Amino acid sequence: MSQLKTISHLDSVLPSTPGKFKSEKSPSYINRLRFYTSISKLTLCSSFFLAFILIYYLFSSPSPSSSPSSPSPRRALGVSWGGKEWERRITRSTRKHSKSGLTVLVTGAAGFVGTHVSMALKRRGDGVLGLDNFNEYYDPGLKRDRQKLLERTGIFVVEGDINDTLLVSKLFEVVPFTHVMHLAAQAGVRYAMQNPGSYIHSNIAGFVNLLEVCKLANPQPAIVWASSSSVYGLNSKVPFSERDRTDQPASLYAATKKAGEEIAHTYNHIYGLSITGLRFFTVYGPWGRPDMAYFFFTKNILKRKPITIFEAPNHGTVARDFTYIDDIVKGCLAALDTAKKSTGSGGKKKGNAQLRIFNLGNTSPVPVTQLVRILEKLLKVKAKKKVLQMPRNGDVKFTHANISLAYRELGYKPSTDLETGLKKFVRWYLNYYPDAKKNSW
Ligand SMILES: O=C(O)[C@H]1O[C@H](OP(=O)(O)OP(=O)(O)OC[C@H]2O[C@@H](n3ccc(=O)[nH]c3=O)[C@H](O)[C@@H]2O)[C@H](O)[C@@H](O)[C@@H]1O
Repeated sequence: MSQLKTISHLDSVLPSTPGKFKSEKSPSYINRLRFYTSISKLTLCSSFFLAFILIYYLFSSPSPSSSPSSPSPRRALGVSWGGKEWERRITRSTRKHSKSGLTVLVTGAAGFVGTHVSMALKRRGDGVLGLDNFNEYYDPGLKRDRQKLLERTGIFVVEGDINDTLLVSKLFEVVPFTHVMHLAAQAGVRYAMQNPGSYIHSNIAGFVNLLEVCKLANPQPAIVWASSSSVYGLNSKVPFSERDRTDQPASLYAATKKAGEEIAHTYNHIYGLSITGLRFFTVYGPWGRPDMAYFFFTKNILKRKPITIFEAPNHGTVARDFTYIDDIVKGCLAALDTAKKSTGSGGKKKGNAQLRIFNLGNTSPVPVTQLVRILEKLLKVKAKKKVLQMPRNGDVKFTHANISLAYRELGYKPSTDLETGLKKFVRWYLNYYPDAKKNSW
């Protein structure tokens, strides 16, 4: 029926094309007729093909109207989830081992910070469920190894995307999470110029989707999420305090994190969600991210490959307030522990809710040249250095956190200096990549 419609539709449309087919009895009429007959055949085939794709899509992905409580596994965004065993694993993973424990959904659990935070929560007796889409921004093998680590600790990591409304709603249907530690994001400052869409997808659309599900949950969870020091952008007042301006982002990444902070305000204001944003300052350590400078400098120094060190105009120093992962984990846990309950339920606000933002930095910026000197010492290899003026691709010259607010409210007190932290990172790196060791000594 629909094919017939398509053909008749095509017939009625084609002859009306302006400037053509005025005289149907012209000598080329027969050729045109053959031409249109073959177009009709082509259209018929295309219609079959489209109908096939549509049927396949309808039967292979969950439809928004179907019940999310179906016990059979579903497929969405190329990943299957659901079913009794899947739900059992979720329940087991979120079982608390202390009465006062939290029940936390950790998004981005197979990421660097996500893995460390999930383990710390589980170790102290909280119920933890991970969610991660295992994307290929950097080596997914590393993410899978982190997942194994989590599984050994009793944490199940659900494979899926924060943009998948049905999946995230389903998780809340299975478990009444008291807290969400939202760490899933498209990270990296410079990559935003290559793939801007992925920042919008994860940091904006994904965040909104998660908040939409949280707002409807009953009870609503309290949310702690990762913002970034990059929101300070071109701000030149140091150290950066939470009250300083953040309206001059230098990268799309920073702009999406800043947008996240504004979006958090909206959901807090309208729906009574308790939301705490944490501005992380260049977090480093074991199981870190291979796209970060300390990580790929280590790799390249060991391989005797050149590394590029950026400098500011007029040979100015580029520096970062590098913050060790264990300090960040303490800050995250303290933020979860001090988060007040959301006030709304089922999408309705019942009163004002907590809205906070904290710097989590180290308060001692170190020049990138010094980072390289420490790595050379630890790796016992001289780096092949190329010094280049910092390209205009989103980088800022320096970051420096004022952490007095986090100290006051969270008891946050970083205690690892860069050399101590890098020593732990290098030990892990050489252990994780044993072949790198062969080149080094
Ligand atoms: O704190 C933050 O908000 C951000 O920290 C890092 O961003 P960034 O500080 O730029 O970290 P790296 O990419 O590891 O760069 C560290 C330093 O090395 C420098 N660098 C980087 C790359 C390079 O080839 N050479 C070089 O000198 C950069 O200019 C920067 O000063 C993370 O990548 C972001 O995801 C995070 O949000």
